[in-house]
Amino acid sequence: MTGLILSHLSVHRGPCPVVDDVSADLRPGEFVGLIGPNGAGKTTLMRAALGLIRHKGTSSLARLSAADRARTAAWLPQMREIAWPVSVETLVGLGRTPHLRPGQRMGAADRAAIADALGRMDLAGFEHRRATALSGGEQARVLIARAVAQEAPVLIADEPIAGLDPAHQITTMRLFAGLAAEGRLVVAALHDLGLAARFCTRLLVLHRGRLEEDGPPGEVLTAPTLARVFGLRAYLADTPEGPIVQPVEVVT
Ligand SMILES: Nc1ncnc2c1ncn2[C@@H]1O[C@H](COP(=O)(O)OP(=O)(O)OP(=O)(O)O)[C@@H](O)[C@H]1O
Repeated sequence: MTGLILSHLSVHRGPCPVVDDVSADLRPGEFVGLIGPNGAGKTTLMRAALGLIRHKGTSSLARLSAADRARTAAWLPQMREIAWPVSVETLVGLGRTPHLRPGQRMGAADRAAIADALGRMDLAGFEHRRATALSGGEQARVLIARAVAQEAPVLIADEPIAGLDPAHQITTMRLFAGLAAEGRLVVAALHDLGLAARFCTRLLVLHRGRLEEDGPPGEVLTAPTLARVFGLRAYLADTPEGPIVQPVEVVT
């Protein structure tokens, strides 16, 4: 299985680095939550890691050819609006494109991957609906299903649970944790610290472009870090169902 090795990765916007010398060795089997306040550099870091924007330093994914990268990594960008009036099944089927030669028709394995992804995202029965005629949260689930159908060893998702109702947030986080447990690497930018704490195996805290913390949620989400990086006071507890992190108040 494939991981992701970032070495001294930096991205400059004008004179300022918005990603500043980030190094990390992300392994298959990990569900990595990328957390940090608005503007911390999460999206920029993921796009650089995928080789979609100019950067300094190296990313093991960015060095692959476009075709190899498409088979290795599924990318779920932040923008969730679907512009094409195609069926849900057709749209999710686009996730299979990296596995098909030009002109090759989909086979049984492709159809099984599409059905599996639809089922996992609670979209059974939506197959023939027009994707543009779904609600915002339903469209978000369709795009997650497309990324899941790709069956890539690495899944990189930018705020995948934004706009989902609480039950679908939990099922999506559980799905990602399950994909990681199967041996894939899942990296997701997240703003919900409570869900990140419960489901991620490892958290990277980005602050002003720098990697400030890297470790298991219980070690990373401490009161001092929450105050310093997020400007938050939170209720923190260990429970039989996992850690609870509930932001309570803004601190200055
Ligand atoms: N195309 C651009 N040109 C100039 N600056 C940019 C550009 N894209 C992003 N930035 C800046 O880079 C910084 C990091 O942005 P980025 O989108 O990576 O943050 P983020 O952590 O993903 O934030 P959010 O949680 O709000 O999505 C921000 O200060 C942003 O204003």
